[in-house]
Amino acid sequence: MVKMRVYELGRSLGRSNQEIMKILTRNGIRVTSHMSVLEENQIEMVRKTVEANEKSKMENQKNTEGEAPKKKNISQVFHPQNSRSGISRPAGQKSQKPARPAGQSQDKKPAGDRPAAQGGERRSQNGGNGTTGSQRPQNGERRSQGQNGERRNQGQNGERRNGGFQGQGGERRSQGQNGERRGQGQGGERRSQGQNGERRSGSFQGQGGERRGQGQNGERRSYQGQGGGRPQNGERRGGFQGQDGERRPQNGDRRGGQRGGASIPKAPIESKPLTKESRTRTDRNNDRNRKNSGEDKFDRLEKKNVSRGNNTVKNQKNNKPQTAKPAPAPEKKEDEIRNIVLPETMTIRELADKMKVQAAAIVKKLFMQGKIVTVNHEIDYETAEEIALEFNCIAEPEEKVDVIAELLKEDEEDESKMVPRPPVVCVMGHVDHGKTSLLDAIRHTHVIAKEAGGITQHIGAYMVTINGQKITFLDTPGHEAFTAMRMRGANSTDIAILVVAADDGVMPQTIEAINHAKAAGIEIIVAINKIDKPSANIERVKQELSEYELIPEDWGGSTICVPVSAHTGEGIDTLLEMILLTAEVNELKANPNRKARGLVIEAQLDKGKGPVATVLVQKGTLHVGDPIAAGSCFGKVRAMIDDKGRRVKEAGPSVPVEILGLSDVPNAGEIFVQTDSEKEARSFADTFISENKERLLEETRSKMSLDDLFSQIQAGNLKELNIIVKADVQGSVEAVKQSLLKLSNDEVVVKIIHGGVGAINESDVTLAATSNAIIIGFNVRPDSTAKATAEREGVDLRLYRVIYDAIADVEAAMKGMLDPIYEEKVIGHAEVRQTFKASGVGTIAGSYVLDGVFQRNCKVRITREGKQIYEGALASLKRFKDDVKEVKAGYECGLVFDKFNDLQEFDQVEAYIMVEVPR
Ligand SMILES: Nc1nc2c(ncn2[C@@H]2O[C@H](COP(=O)(O)OP(=O)(O)OP(=O)(O)O)[C@@H](O)[C@H]2O)c(=O)[nH]1
Repeated sequence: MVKMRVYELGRSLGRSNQEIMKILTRNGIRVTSHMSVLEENQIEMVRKTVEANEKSKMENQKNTEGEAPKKKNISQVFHPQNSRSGISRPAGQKSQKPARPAGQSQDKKPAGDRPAAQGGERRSQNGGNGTTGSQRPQNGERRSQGQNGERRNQGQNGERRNGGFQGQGGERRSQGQNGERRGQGQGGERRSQGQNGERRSGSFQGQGGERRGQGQNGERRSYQGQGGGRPQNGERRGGFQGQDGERRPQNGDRRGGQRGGASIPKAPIESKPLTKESRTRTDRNNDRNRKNSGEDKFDRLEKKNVSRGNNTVKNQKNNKPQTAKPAPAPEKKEDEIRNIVLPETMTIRELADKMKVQAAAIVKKLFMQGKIVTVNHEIDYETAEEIALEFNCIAEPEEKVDVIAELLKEDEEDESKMVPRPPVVCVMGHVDHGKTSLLDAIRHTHVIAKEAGGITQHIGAYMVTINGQKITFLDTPGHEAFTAMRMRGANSTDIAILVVAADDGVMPQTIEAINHAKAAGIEIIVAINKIDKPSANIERVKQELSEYELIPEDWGGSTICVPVSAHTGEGIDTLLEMILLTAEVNELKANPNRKARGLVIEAQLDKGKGPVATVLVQKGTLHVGDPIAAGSCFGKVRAMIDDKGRRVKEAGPSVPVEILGLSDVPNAGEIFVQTDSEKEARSFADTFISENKERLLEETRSKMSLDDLFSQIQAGNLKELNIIVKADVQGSVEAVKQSLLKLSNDEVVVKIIHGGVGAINESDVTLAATSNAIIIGFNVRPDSTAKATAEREGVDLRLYRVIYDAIADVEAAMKGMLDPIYEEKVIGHAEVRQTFKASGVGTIAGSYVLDGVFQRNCKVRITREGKQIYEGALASLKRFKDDVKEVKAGYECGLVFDKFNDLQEFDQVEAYIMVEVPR
């Protein structure tokens, strides 16, 4: 029997002494050193143990490889076309290849090591298989080999040998076939890759690794994976790149690997999913880029992405085009700058339509700016212009064609046909400076006696003859409420007589009159009135006038100043002469032989006569029977009455007449025109009505859209006072309207919702009831139905004969609407003289009222040595034991304060109340 020393045995088994000694110890054999001598049975036991260990190692290896094969089986199932190869491979390759891929896959990148290690082993295997390796290219054979488990190794090796890049290529090709099988491909391909990977690993490890990676990772990623591997193998890849590159794209997935082999021929099949191809292209590009920047990390990331699924890739691809598409679109838009025409007001929707964008886009934009609007939100031109700019639109304001102005437009007159005409003069001035008295003196009439309240309330027109020459006077009121009417008067007249009382001088409305006359570009003749009064001071008036650029002639200026007295008649003739002189200088002319045209000075509804209008003919001659149109009214002149109440048949330039025959009451200040026929007059009126409606609608709309107004009303900061004005003549309606509108302030807005001539009727009351308005009747009365309706509906209906009263009442109404203002009012002081404590009550301050009075429920402030220690309500006020309403100065009282008991003697108590302050 052979005996051996431990070290000898170790050497023969290729094991270390220590290992042998361990085995011996484990089996209960005691050895002291490597020089110990072992019996034959002991040697045999060690040998067997070593062999057993070897075997178990090998098995372990096989087992780890064996996991993959299962997958391969599955893959084969998917590849019906490749069934044969599938079957053959499955047997051999599957088990082997899968195993590798599996191993590799896990290690993919790290694979670098493993492959190396494996490669080393395998290579040794390959060595034997080498030849077979070459056969593999012929897939059929391989398959047959593949069936042999060992061959698998060979298969792998074969490939490796090919490492034989060709070998790999061969495999790939076979895979390529598989590629068609793609379905199966996954498994097959992977394997192939896997195989390649490993085999290559020897020489090409890097590549192999990559491929495996690909196989495992999915198609494209797999490429990336390969890419990643390649970087390591850099050069080799170079060698294979061409092939690999192609394959990869084809492979898309793991199949890619297979496809790669078959890639070229099979490409079309693989390319079925066009997107994949495109992706692969992009992937390649990516790969290149990555390679350029040498990114292993990137590859890893990519692999991760791959594992998430192809969708990621798809999405990426999809994203790219998506982002690309939108980009050019806006660019185009940006380039397009459009011009749009916008009205004064419009809704967001209308603006969007004009700009050809979605209304929602504007709403969104404004929302981003913190403005919350809807598509129906009204905006003004300025706002719209700003918004439009943001959408590359340049806005221009809409030019409104004034149809009425066009209608009233006139051609130049032929100078040769014009003849001198009487001057039209208006009388202006401050209140009570004597306008009416002056006119009265001129006309020798007593108009003043007829006026309610002694104030001129509407324009009167009179013609006077002085030395055979005529002058037309318009008596305009001096009160500021009649500003509008005065404007019309100034605009329709040639000369303004500015009445200034010598005893009063230039007053606010005198200045206003001066400004109006200057604005109208008419001559001003100053009548310094009331010179009969002892307090009259003509020089002072002249002095004041000169401050307003009215320098009297005798002061070296050009303004004619005539001292007059309406009472004594002094200076009246001089004034008239001056008027005629000025008219002569101005060469006032008109053509009397043409169709008449002029102004409505005022109009009213007469119970017997119907609508009556006082008109001033400015051009041509108006005859009875002429068809005329004035604003929304039209008709035929039925009769004409002059300023002295006489019926006349015609009226030439500068002649004021009262006309009958109109369809309705025209507005004061309206231009009247004579037409060829009544039909024409009617169509003129119709145009006017429709235009006016439009204008009214627009006005209403724009008012409604005034953000400030609306928001303030909503916030309760602003209240509206709706008023309906009815008066006997149009001029008064205007006057009342103007005065009332001026009462508007920051907190209350006066709104005249309706104004008209005539008695207050049921429709006025109904309107007032529905719009919560009050009705102001000026020199008119409600008819019986209206009165009853007003009572039933609770409508506030007020009647006036003097404008001041109306204004005063409305002012009061407005004050009632205003939120009251409270202010603190100190009512008395007291001093604490003694303090008592009472259970359930607290501290009672026995005090002495120093001044004023202390009232029950008043408020108090308590100060001690100048410092306030309490402010609050007085809880109780007593005289002895009785509660009292008040305690006056000089009396003692008991005070209890609300939740305050820290009282001391000589504390000072101040009592105050909150009172409403009248506005
Ligand atoms: N002493 C004197 N008083 C005059 C003269 N002219 C007018 N008055 C008085 O002044 C007051 C006002 O006269 P009006 O003619 O009503 O004055 P008005 O400018 O027409 O007034 P309104 O119609 O309210 O704008 C009346 O009491 C007149 O009697 C004058 O020449 N001398």
